[in-house]
Parts: sequence; C-alpha cells; structure tokens
Amino acid sequence: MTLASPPPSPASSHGEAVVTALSAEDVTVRLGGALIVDEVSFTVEPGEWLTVIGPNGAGKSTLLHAVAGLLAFDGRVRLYGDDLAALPRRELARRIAVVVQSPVVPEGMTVLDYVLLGRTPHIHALGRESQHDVDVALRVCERLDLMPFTTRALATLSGGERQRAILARALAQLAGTRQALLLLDEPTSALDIGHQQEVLELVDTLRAEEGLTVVSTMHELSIAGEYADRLLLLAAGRLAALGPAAEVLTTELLATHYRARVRVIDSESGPVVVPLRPDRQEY
Ligand SMILES: Nc1ncnc2c1ncn2[C@@H]1O[C@H](COP(=O)(O)OP(=O)(O)OP(=O)(O)O)[C@@H](O)[C@H]1O
Repeated sequence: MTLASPPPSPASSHGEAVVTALSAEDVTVRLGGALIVDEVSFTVEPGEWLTVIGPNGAGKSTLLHAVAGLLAFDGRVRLYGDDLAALPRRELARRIAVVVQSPVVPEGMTVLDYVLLGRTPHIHALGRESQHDVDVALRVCERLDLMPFTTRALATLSGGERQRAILARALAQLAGTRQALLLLDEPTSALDIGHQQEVLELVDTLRAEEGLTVVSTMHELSIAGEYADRLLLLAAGRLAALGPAAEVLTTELLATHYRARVRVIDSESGPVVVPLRPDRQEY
C-alpha cells in the first residue's frame, strides 16, 4: 500500500540523472537583523534520514523552515535537482511536508478533517476534496492506527495520538507524490518514551517501505543517533559536524558545543549519551 512518495525516480523533472534528494548550499538566514543560520551546506540522499541536533537557539528550526521554503534565505536549496526558489508554491506544498512543533489546529476539527487538510495542495482552486482524497486520508489513518479517532475532535486526543494525527496529515500531503521530503521539527518532544518509539519506528518503516527522505530536528541525542543515518550538529548557526552518530556524538564535540559533561557509551544500537554529574567520574 503506497501512502507517501513512491521510490524516487533516478531522474529529476529535467531528465538528467540525479542522486541527491536535498541539497543545501550556503544557506543563510537573518531574522530581525540577526544572523541565525550561517552558510550551512549539506546533502541528503533519497531515502536517507538526516537529523539536525544542537543546543537551544542554535538555529535548527530556522534551518528546517528555510529548507521547507517557509522562510526567506540566501544560498540555494535543491529538491531532487529542482531549485526551491523556482518551484511554484503549490508544487512545493505537494513535495515537502513539514511537521512543526506546535501546529495551529482549527478548534473542534475532527481527526479525519485535519488529515484531509493535507490534501489541500492536490485539490483544484475552489474545488472540494474528491473521494480519492478521502480514501487517501482514511488509508493514512488506518496505517497510523487512527481509525478509532477519525470522528473525534483533535483537541480531545492524548499527546501521542495527536502527534500521530499531525504526522498523518503530512503523509496524506505527500501521498502519490514523487521526489518528496518529510521534515520533522522535534516530532517527539511532547511524547513519553513509548510514544517516541512508536512515532519514530513508524517514520522509519515508511522510509523503508515508501522511500521517504526525512530531515528532522531532535534533542534526545541517543535516540537521534539511533534512527538517523547521519547527524548534523549545528552550533550558533554554523555547521559544527556532520556524519554518522559515532562521529558526531563524542564527549569532545558535546563539551564544546553544548557545554555538557557527558559520557558516551558504545552500544549495539549506537552511541548512548549519559550526562555526567560534576562529582562523579563514572556511572
Ligand atoms: N523573528 C526572529 N527575530 C530574531 N531572532 C529570532 C527570530 N526567530 C528566532 N530567532 C532566534 O533565532 C535563534 C534560533 O532559533 P531556532 O528556533 O531556530 O533555534 P533551535 O535550535 O531550533 O532552538 P531550540 O532547540 O531551543 O528549539 C534563537 O536565538 C531565536 O531567538
């Protein structure tokens, strides 16, 4: 069953061979006169999961919003070779779905109607959603175990259920779209560890099954390292490190950029970051 983008095509819409899903070149964002993101460059391959980490205020959300085309920036972002600045907004909305930290949810809106909002870029101006759009929304709800909640107001859901509904809207948005990108800003910040796992496993499954390319931000470093193929460490708006978790989650880098004293334990699933109390040498 296809919910999101089918496995990416090896060619861009211009016909040339393209292997990179997302390419950011010298992305720079200024807000209120301040330099928030400073010449950040990176690439993400189709089906890859890149997670941006970094201390509070480093510019993670700002970078994600720039890549989503939601913020003005200098530099260049390409989506499967297509310059983001040249893409019509409607196409952008079909190809990039963003799950923001606290989305504005219309009061009283049911889960199904909220998920259907994801189909907006696919509906003709002044048109209504088609039966196909409703079918897509229902399939996504089914996939995310939301069927018992479709007629419930979103506001009445628990944090974990609501997070699944927000993800469902994003997946409904990308359904049937080739060369799509899922951007997740702190997708698990309000969730307990069980629900964190549930949401992240789901994204990972969809990535494997549908070839979704994912870029997220996250504070939980060990979990970020466990799910992402690579981590991008952002510090004061600049790229401080980029690579597999084992290369980025080091005591030295975390001490320098987070001012944190931590112990990094190697485990089967990757590095586990444990805070070290000042009066303790070891756990
Ligand atoms: N409109 C604005 N004008 C001026 N500064 C802004 C504006 N919006 C955000 N900032 C600043 O940009 C910096 C980066 O914010 P951003 O939300 O991108 O950081 P973050 O790394 O996602 O932080 P956190 O981990 O705390 O969520 C912060 O210092 C914030 O105060």
